[in-house]
Amino acid sequence: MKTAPHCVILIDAGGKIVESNAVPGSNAFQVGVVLPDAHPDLWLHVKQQLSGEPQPNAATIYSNGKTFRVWVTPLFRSGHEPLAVCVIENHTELDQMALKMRAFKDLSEELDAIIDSSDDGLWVCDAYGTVLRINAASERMNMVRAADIIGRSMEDLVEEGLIDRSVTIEVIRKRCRQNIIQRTRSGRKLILTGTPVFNGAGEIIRVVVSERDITEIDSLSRKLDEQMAIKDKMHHQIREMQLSRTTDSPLVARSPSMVKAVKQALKLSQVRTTVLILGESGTGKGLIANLIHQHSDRADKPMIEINCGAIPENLVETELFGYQKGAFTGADQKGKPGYLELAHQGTLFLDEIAELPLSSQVKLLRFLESARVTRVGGTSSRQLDVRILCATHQDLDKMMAEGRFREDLYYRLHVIPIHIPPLRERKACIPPLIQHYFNHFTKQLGIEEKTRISREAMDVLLAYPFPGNVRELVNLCERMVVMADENEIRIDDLPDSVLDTAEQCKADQMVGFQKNRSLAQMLAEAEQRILEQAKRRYGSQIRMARALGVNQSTIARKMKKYVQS
Ligand SMILES: Nc1ncnc2c1ncn2[C@@H]1O[C@H](COP(=O)(O)OP(=O)(O)OP(=O)(O)O)[C@@H](O)[C@H]1O
Repeated sequence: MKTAPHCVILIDAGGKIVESNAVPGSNAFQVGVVLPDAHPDLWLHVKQQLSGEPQPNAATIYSNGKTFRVWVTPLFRSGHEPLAVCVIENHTELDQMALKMRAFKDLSEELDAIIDSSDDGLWVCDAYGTVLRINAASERMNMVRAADIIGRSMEDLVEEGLIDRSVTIEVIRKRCRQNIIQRTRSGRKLILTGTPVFNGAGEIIRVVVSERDITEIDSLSRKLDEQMAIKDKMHHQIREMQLSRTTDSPLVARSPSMVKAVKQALKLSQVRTTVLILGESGTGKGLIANLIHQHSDRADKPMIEINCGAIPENLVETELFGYQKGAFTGADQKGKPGYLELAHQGTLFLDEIAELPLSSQVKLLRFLESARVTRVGGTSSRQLDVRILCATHQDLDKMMAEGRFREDLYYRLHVIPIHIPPLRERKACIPPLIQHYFNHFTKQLGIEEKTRISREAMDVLLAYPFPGNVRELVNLCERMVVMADENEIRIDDLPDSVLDTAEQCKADQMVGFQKNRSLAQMLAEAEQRILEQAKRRYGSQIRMARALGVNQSTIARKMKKYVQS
């Protein structure tokens, strides 16, 4: 009877404790303590029991910040004052525990409500990958019922094909936080983060997995990518149109070498092979590339043209192959598709291919061999359907020998080359080209009468070597149409630089040893040519004589001789 927390006391009718097993020295429930003074609540309960009225004999009493459970049994003896036997149990700790339990239960209910109201999915697994709980969002995303999943191992769920892979298994294996992309059976795309929970001994006790459905975000981001790509393409096309307002005109080919190149291009337009177009600057390589694309079965898809030399070296790779988000500091947050991706199903024309840095040459070769592209900073590759056309005015053989162009790429590109001859080697193309561009510019400038060219002016242009090739001819035609006073272009309408070079070329051809001709004949021809040129340049015989360092009568005599002859 002497052990706490149970205390048994005997109380007389006056409320005094007459017997007690309370621990001696403690200030509660000791013999002699008068209940009405020390414990009024307890006395009230005891008094009710002693009054003989039917009352529940158990009660809870609070005293000095403690909680007691009290059972009172009255003892009625005839001839004696009644006594009460009182059993008191200290419930303070139990009470606190109950309070804690309630708080814990409230917290747990609150947590359940939060977890279940979350739009993000949540899985909790044990250290062996057994599912302990999943929330309502996860049930929806994975189209499962918690009851069918709880207690199952993640390995089984992967095996059954419910999910394609498990982040829980990864977390248990690698013992750290993991992120993965997962595809559900219904085709949804989820992003999962698995976090391990460790005990004090460093052992994994739980894996908590949060999952978010990114199917919509993914498709929106793809749509955004596509929109951006369309925008880029349009920018590109507008720039192209501005740059080459003449490229919409038909391609002129008269000389056999050019006709051969065009026929070759038309033939190649029917197959998917990579084509390398070689030729000096301005010979029409871009036009040939366009011709191939326009006659191919992908003509309704875009042809994207990139001048490899115009892109800064450090940007070439990302421009061509694109980059993944966060690939480098300053990278676009969403990542960016490269030109190869933008040209998907169409044609990519890589002009000035020789300018491609060696590092990008390797990547291009890999693309040509696999048709797959991996964005810079990316880990997965994408299969593409892109036809590649390349062009250069550089001597690739020489560059390869100097180690500036990769041999493997050279042979990969050089399978079918098209050579476009310089304009000076296909003079037959010059008259139709001039006529074509005269028509083009008179129409463009709104000039009513057609522009023609005099025989002499045409002769000069036929002698001119056109170092800038057709591009130079196009510019010259525009200039002539704009500047000419009459509708016929005469020698005087030609720029001095063209006249001088053409004359020089003619002279070079003329002056020189010619088989079966006498020295006198050759000198006479040279003299006649010089006089003709001087006449064109100076007009009057006096000015010609001054320029040639002879007197005017010599000029007059010689002019007469050559006119008569
Ligand atoms: N055969 C042709 N018929 C009509 N126009 C032509 C022809 N060849 C070239 N041109 C015109 O000449 C200009 C230059 O052509 P293009 O840009 O295709 O040359 P390129 O060889 O690609 O030059 P670059 O090496 O500098 O890129 C364009 O305006 C083009 O329309």
